[in-house]
Amino acid sequence: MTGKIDAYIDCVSPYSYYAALYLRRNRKALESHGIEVEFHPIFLGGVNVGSGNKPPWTLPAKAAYGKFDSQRACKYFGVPPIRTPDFFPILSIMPQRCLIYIKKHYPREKYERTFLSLSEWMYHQNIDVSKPEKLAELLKSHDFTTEDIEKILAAASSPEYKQALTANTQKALDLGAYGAPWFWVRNAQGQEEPFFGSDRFAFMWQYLGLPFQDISIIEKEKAKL
Ligand SMILES: N[C@@H](CCC(=O)N[C@@H](CS)C(=O)NCC(=O)O)C(=O)O
Repeated sequence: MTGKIDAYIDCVSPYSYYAALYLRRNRKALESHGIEVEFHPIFLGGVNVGSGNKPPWTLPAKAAYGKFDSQRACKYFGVPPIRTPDFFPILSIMPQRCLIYIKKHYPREKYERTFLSLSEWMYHQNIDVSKPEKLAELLKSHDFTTEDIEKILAAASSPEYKQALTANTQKALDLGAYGAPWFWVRNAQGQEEPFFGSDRFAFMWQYLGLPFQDISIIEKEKAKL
């Protein structure tokens, strides 16, 4: 591989979810150009504290605009509209630590699908996956055995995985993160730059020197609208 996209994501962040969906959909094309994609679980709350940022919904104007942006993103990324869960704000520490364990011990596909489900259960099904029993239910739905689930949940409370999530979060901060999804991208020339958000892929493809047509407007006569 000649380039790499390191994606720093938290299941609490709907935009991380959209970005993960989009990168997975484009992975085959990216790999055909020698670009590898890797997802790293982080704790967005820690990124906010470490960078001095605040969640966008804490500023009334951003919260109001966010509703429009969120609906547009769902439409663009082809997912049902999300709704703010009843248990908002969501605590993602335990699920994120579980993901680090799963990433280390299971195939990539299982890890990434589990990440996507965490967001889907919270934002589409209103299920509080920070609760161990709900987390266990979600893991079961991904065919983790009872024994696996016990190990994953125990790991999430262990010093090793507490430290691992802190380290991933610190790494993102060191790479300039102030929100999620945060990306660190290396191009074929070995240059590296950060990108923020699920709406910056056109810039990322430009940086990587990839051919793309996603955001080109098609002339009316040629469009099948
Ligand atoms: N425009 C970005 C927004 C991403 C975003 O708002 N991420 C939230 C977490 S879900 C965040 O960390 N925001 C920090 C900020 O906007 O300063 C996108 O479309 O992806």
